[in-house]
Amino acid sequence: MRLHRNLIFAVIDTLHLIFNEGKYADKEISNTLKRDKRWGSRDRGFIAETTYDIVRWKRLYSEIANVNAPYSRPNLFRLFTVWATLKGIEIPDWKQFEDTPTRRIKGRFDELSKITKYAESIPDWLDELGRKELGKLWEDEIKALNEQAKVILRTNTLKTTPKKLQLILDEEFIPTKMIKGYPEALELYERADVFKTDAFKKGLFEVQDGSSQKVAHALKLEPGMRVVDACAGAGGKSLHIAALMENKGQIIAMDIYANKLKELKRRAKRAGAHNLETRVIDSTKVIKKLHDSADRVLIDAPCTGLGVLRRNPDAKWKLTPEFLVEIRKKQQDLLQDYSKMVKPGGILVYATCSILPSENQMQVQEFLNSEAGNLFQLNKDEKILAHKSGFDGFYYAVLQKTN
Ligand SMILES: C[S@@+](CC[C@H](N)C(=O)[O-])C[C@H]1O[C@@H](n2cnc3c(N)ncnc32)[C@H](O)[C@@H]1O
Repeated sequence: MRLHRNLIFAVIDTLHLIFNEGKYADKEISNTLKRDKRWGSRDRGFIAETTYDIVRWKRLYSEIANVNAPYSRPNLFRLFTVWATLKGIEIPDWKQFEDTPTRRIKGRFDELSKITKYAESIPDWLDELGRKELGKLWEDEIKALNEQAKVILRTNTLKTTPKKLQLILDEEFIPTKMIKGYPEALELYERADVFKTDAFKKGLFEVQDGSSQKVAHALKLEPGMRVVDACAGAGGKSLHIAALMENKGQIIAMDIYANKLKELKRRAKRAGAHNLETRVIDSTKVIKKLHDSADRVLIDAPCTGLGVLRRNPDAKWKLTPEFLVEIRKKQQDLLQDYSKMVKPGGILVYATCSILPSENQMQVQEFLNSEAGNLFQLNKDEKILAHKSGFDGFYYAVLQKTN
């Protein structure tokens, strides 16, 4: 592989914003990619994947390169040099790369690879927490969470079938395969910019990981039901719910952020989902009005996102132990308050994209032991680990309210 100056500069500039200015990797990478219209798909792939790689391996590379935050430009070049050396890429003879100690880099890599917090490039506190919560499973799990995520599509069955979509994508030179046990899913054989396809513009699919596709099914939906998606965000799950309900019935998609719901509306239009309305939760009244009224309530709770590190590797550096304490409290509050919208006999699904029992089954247990939770029984839950499923780490519990 030959390294091109303007692509490396783009990576370095983006890393500066992520590491030194606290910007989000996905946003900054997407901004950088807009910078030069002449970049082809390989150039864009290089910028995105190299930046993500260096974010993912920040601690390991920093240790090897002996650099610390805040990262000066020469230090960002050092991180890049470590990345290129470990990938076996020939380093150009530019002044930024003078005196690259190739042998030392490889030697340090071998030494540090024996220690999990460096090998898997995670903060000390996260390594300790993972061990405490997941025990022996932690090492395999964090390893899997450091791999690059597969690209999984969810067929929009309001408009097409997985088989038809597969043929349409074949024509756009995007070969895919079906996945057993995930009825609407197609997996790409190779990464591709699927958002540019005609099929995407026509609303024939959404990009949605396999684990996340299990949640709407867990709700056991039927056309005609009233369903509340209480933490709907930009609507990944709401759109799946709409498809499973065949556009019949009522979906109330709620969130505390109006801008997310606006994006949801835009996506719903593209998907041809007509039975969706949005409500911003700007006071407790919004929830109270719906008490005892919904056949199904989904709480896709805000969480640490530790199950989706493959997609958001910068979460490793943004998360803090204090945030974990806050988010656990919020999750329990949401269970307490939003479960009241379920009508007698109805179903509540609580889901997170975390792998931590303290955000998952322990929250559900605490809820079931509380006064509000007394009205519910646990029908089933699933703890999905990335190293076992091959998809994101995820959790969902299906709770039924007594009649
Ligand atoms: C895991 S995300 C939801 C993802 C979304 N369901 C999807 O499938 O694309 C959690 C969402 O909860 C929202 N949220 C945070 N606090 C909330 C609250 N008190 N009530 C409702 N939603 C909340 C966040 O804005 C965020 O959109």
